[in-house]
Amino acid sequence: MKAVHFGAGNIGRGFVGLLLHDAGYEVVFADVNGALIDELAASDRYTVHEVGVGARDRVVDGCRAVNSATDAAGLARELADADVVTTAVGPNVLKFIAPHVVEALRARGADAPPLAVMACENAINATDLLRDEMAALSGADEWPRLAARAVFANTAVDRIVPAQAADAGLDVTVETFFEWAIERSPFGDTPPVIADAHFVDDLAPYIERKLFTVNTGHAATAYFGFLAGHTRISDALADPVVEGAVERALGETSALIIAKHAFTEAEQTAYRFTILERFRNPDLPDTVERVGRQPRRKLGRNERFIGPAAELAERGRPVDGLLAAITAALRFDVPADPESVELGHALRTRGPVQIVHEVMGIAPGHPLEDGLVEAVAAAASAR
Ligand SMILES: NC(=O)c1ccc[n+]([C@@H]2O[C@H](COP(=O)([O-])OP(=O)(O)OC[C@H]3O[C@@H](n4cnc5c(N)ncnc54)[C@H](O)[C@@H]3O)[C@@H](O)[C@H]2O)c1
Ligand SMILES: O=P(O)(O)OC[C@@H](O)[C@@H](O)[C@H](O)[C@H](O)CO
Repeated sequence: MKAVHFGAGNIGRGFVGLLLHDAGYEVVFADVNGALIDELAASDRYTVHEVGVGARDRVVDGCRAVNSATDAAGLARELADADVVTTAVGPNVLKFIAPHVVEALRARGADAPPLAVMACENAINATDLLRDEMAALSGADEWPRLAARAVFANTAVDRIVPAQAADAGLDVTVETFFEWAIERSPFGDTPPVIADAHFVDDLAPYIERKLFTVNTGHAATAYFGFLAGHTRISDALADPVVEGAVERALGETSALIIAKHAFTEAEQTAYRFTILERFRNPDLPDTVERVGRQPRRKLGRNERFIGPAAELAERGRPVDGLLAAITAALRFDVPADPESVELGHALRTRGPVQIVHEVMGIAPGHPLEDGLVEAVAAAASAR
């Protein structure tokens, strides 16, 4: 069995590549980072170092690497007999992966077993986003023929993999916790065998619980922590002011998760407790800059703040904790982060109403609109 994984970065090596390797797949990493690919190609192995309770080292060996920016022929050869394609490149990069997978499906015989395609990104239904990019490239005439040669399954991935030390080489430091939930129904009776993943009939509860608890809480910790002058996530959460603000936002998203899905209040409380303990892990060198990265993406309509806040407002439920986190996100002033710079420019040159409509995707008259406009105005006067 063979898997081609796009994105040999932190979660690619520290989670997806590891779980596929452990499931018996021959893993081929595809990436546009030439130095990283050269290093992977020169060594067929790396070590995943877990930190925290029950930590152990895990070796990923027998892997190969291909530069997807410069070696189209090599990538096509690897994709030709792949069973699985996965991605961990960031949701905004999926459009650049789409042409490669379209070409792979064009070259794939109609009788070959279908290619399992699973995007492992922090976004609702990321695989559908990739499939839609592919369908648009292919066109209405050809697409049904290509689509029949693949199975597209959405997934939810959870493991904190921080930015790695400059001298770490290919090795990756990760937390011990991990969860990979994959939609079962697209595969019919023959889901791929990935022992450490679990297949679920309905992914929505898992991806929403993950994105609106882990990622809402994580990003809130980063943005409130940044404003309080902290560098590390664990230090930020040790600050009672930050912790209180994060708890308020998570109290609101938890109310939504319980109202929408079959998780009990006790289950959601336990889940929340566990994730805050994960953020507190002092052995995990995670930073507010990494976790807060790309604040514009994180303030998108279906993302970790606006997504749950919009649904809560539609239900007449409180959203003050989330609005405070949104103001903090807009005040994340990190010159090295292009999206932070872009938001700073938007706050100086565009009015709050325009930002709410165009950046956050909230329509005029939506019940969240007035609160959001106030949150944006507060950030504009503070930044
Ligand atoms: N790090 C985590 O804790 C974590 C956990 C769960 C999910 N995720 C998600 O996984 C994705 C990747 O995150 P990460 O932390 O590993 O980021 P990362 O920056 O460490 O890795 C991304 C990799 O994608 C590569 N890449 C960029 N453009 C590419 C292209 N066109 N083709 C092929 N490769 C390309 C980059 O060179 C890089 O190696 C994101 O969607 C993120 O939200 C991350
Ligand atoms: O990857 P992002 O930028 O969407 O979010 C940053 C972190 O919250 C994220 O990478 C978490 O570490 C991860 O989602 C944990 O499963």
